[in-house]
This record gives sequence, C-alpha cells and structure tokens, in this order.
Amino acid sequence: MIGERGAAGSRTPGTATRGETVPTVPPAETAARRTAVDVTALLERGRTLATPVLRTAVDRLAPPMDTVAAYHFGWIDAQGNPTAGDGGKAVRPALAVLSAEVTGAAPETGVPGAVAVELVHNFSLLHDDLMDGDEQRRHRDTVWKVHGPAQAILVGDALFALANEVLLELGTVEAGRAARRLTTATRALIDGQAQDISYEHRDRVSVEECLEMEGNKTGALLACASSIGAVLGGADDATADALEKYGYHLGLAFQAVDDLLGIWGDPEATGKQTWSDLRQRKKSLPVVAALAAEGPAAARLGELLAADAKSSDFENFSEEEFAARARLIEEAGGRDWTAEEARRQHTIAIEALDAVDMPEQVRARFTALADFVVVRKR
Ligand SMILES: CC(C)=CCC/C(C)=C/CC/C(C)=C/COP(=O)(O)OP(=O)(O)O
Repeated sequence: MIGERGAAGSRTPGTATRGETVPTVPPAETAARRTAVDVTALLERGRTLATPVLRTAVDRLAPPMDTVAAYHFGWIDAQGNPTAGDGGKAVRPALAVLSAEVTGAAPETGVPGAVAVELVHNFSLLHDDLMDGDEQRRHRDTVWKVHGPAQAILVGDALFALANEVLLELGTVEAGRAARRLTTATRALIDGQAQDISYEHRDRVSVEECLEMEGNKTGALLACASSIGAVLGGADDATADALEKYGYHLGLAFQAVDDLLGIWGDPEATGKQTWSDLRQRKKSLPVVAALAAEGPAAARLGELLAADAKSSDFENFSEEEFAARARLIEEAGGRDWTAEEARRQHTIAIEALDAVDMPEQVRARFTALADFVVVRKR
C-alpha cells in the first residue's frame, strides 16, 4: 500500500466547520516550509521539457491516429490547423522532472518518465470522456465527439502502448524499474475507473470506498509521476516509495478538489459542463459525504438521488434541478467536508517528504506544487 488509508470514520461527514469551498489558503501547518516558488514557471518547465519528446512519440502513430492525438493534445484544431490550444495543466510532467532532481540528476533525466506518465494520463482521459459521454474537455469538443468513438478507443490504446515504448527503449535497468512502476499504477488507474463506474449504479457508497476508488483512479498515477524521475535518476526503492506516498496523497487532494470543481466549478475555468459530475450520477466525495451525514438535507438528498436513478427523464433535467441537488449536498455538509479532506491529504503529502533527503529548493518546489493542486480553479 502506498499511502495511509482509513480513518474516514473519525472524520464524520456533516460535522466539518463551514469554510472555504475550494480551499484557497494553503494549510497553516505547512506554511513554515514554504519559500517563494514560481509554480507557473515550474509547470511550464515540465511542459517545455516534455512536449518535444511527446510530439515525436505521437508522430509515430499511423494516420489518422497521429492527427487525432495532436487534436487531443491541443496542437491542432478540428480542421487540422496548428493552434496554441490547452493541452492541460501539465502537473504530472512538472512532478516527474522535479523528482529527478531529488537524486541530484538534471531535470532532463526525468523527461522520458514525464512523457510516459502524460501519455498514460491522456489515454485515460480519452477513454474516460467516451465512457462518461462528456462532450467538452480542455475547452474543446472531446475526441469521440469530433473523430468518433473508434478513434478515441484506438488513440487511447496507442498512447498507452507508446508510454511503455518511450521508457523501455532507453534499455537501462532504471527504465525497466520505471516501466514496472508505471504499469502497476496504470492497473490501479483502471481498477479505480471500474470502481467509479460501478458506483454510479449504486444507491450507497461509503466514504471509505470512495477514497479507495479515488486513490486508485487519481492517486496511483500522481504517485508514479512524483517518483518516476527519481527512479530514472537511480533512486533506491525506499526513496521512490516515499515520493510515491507524497504523490498518492497529493492525488487524493487533487481528486477532492476535482470533485468540488465537478459540481461547483466555473465552466469557463474547468472547460467542462455545469454540474458535470451530477449529470454523470458520480458518487464523488461531496455526494457520499453528504449522504453519510445525518439530518433532513441528507435524507432528502438520498430520496432524490434514489428517484433519479430510476427516472427516465434524467437526461432532460433542468439546470435548476441539478442546482437543487447541489444545494442539498452543501446543506448536508458534503462541500465543506470535501474541502477539509483536500487540506488533510495535502498535509499528509507534504509530511511524506520528510522521509526523503533532498535539496531544500527541491522540497520547496514539491510543497509549492501541492499548494497549487489544492487552490486550483481548473
Ligand atoms: C482507465 C480510465 C479510463 C481511467 C480514467 C481515470 C480518470 C479519468 C481519472 C481522473 C483523473 C483526473 C483528476 C484527471 C484530470 O487531470 P488534470 O486536471 O491534471 O487534467 P489536465 O491534463 O487536463 O490538466
């Protein structure tokens, strides 16, 4: 097991103090470790180092998959014209190249890992959009919408294969270790997706089940991103495991914030539809925390969601009907509880760094990336 699980029962949903919805202030207990870090520059460094290698890898795909993938990454528009589109926040490449620096290696050492993780991440997004029927991603129509479901499946599969190719063609012992960790993380990611989808059809999901699912679906790949550069730089297993623990809890914080944005996020910022997770009947953290609470709002929410599951008219629900469900989730305490959970996971992540000997500037950068994940709005 990578991280600390359980203990959810001791943090009873519905009892959180009312506060920020999406946390906007990094938790005070980690403030002392913070020095000025330009997170935008850190994200840009990961993107700049990874993108040329990513593009070369994507160019290997047979037409039309190369073009479809280029559209997904935001390099061209739906007509094939070059764009400076939104290729995502590039959190994983930033973590991967930073983790190489833990070993004293140059950030470039982490680039094949950054590219491999980003390929797996994007494979999962392509398939996820198709499974969820999502029509918008990164402010553009999704690949299945523009190029059809078959291309979304094929390009997703191809990106997954490319990820392993990019690592294994290095031919080193370290690359073999990195590929093994990435493959294990990918299997956890798929497990998490299967759990997530199965929960959509259940009336009740416990907070513990939701956290386990989110640890698989999001924590495992962020754990891999946070350690893969160090593995390529020759880090021992204990160091890689400690960095994985940081990334796993960072992933849980990331997903908690994602769950908040999936209900209350600004579509202009997230690039997704309003109430996107409610439209999918997702049993995300705010929902399961609200359902686990006591009181009239939780009870009414339970009744409504049970009726929705059987409703033949769900697809035609109005904005107001989704807004009413969001209000009940908030009244039952699901919104505040999830924001608090994001802060709690953020703290565990940063404390995990204590087990690793690394330059203080590198530690400050990991801390700053964790802060960014918690306060992000997209
Ligand atoms: C096998 C399968 C289909 C798995 C799907 C798993 C899945 C979709 C997990 C969600 C992970 C997540 C929070 C993505 C957004 O990342 P981000 O906000 O960093 O995205 P960005 O790259 O657009 O910034």
